[in-house]
Amino acid sequence: MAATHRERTEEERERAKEAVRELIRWVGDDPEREGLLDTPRRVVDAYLEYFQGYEQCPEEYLTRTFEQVGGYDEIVLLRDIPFHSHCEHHMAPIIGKAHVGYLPTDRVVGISKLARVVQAYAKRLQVQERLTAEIADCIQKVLEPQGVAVVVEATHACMTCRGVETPGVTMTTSRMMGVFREDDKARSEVIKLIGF
Ligand SMILES: Nc1nc2c(ncn2[C@@H]2O[C@H](COP(=O)(O)OP(=O)(O)OP(=O)(O)O)[C@@H](O)[C@H]2O)c(=O)[nH]1
Ligand SMILES: [Zn+2]
Repeated sequence: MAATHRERTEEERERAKEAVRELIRWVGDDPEREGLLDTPRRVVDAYLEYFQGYEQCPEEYLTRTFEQVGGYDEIVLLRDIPFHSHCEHHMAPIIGKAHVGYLPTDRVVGISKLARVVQAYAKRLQVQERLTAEIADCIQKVLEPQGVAVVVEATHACMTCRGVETPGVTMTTSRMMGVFREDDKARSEVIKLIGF
């Protein structure tokens, strides 16, 4: 699937801005107040940034690989990849870190590309479980390594700033594939490297 850039028409942009004005009224403020006049424009542009993952194709990031890695055949792990996403239930921020590891078969990928895959899936409406699974599935499908391990730790603003209001709660999710799922020793090793 190729990355797609969807042009928005002026009419679509105006409708999105009107929706922001409506939300401002909804919370009890006045969209015609001077300080809020430019807010709809800023919000619709900010949304395009928060959700730019819809225009990105994570699989494409992994197509360029390197085979000459001196026979390296151990785990490659990228720890503490910061990301921010939005929960699909409340459109509230999810802020966290992802740890992505894989055991190469015969080729490796540039490490920045693993972080790009995380960002491309994060910048969509998500639940943390699906975000975790999508990152792992994408790496497994394109790189076909011996195994993939993805652990995501995040806080959900919909829990910390509203609703049950429990700041400090972190959610951890993981997806283990291939050897990391089947082999206890390989799984222990990657979990140890991640620092759990
Ligand atoms: N499993 C999972 N749940 C999430 C995630 N993000 C938000 N949620 C939860 O989704 C649920 C939505 O529940 P609902 O009962 O439909 O919504 P709500 O009435 O706003 O729920 P409260 O947050 O409890 O006030 C809440 O329990 C959220 O905490 C996520 O990434 N994964
Ligand atoms: Zn939520």
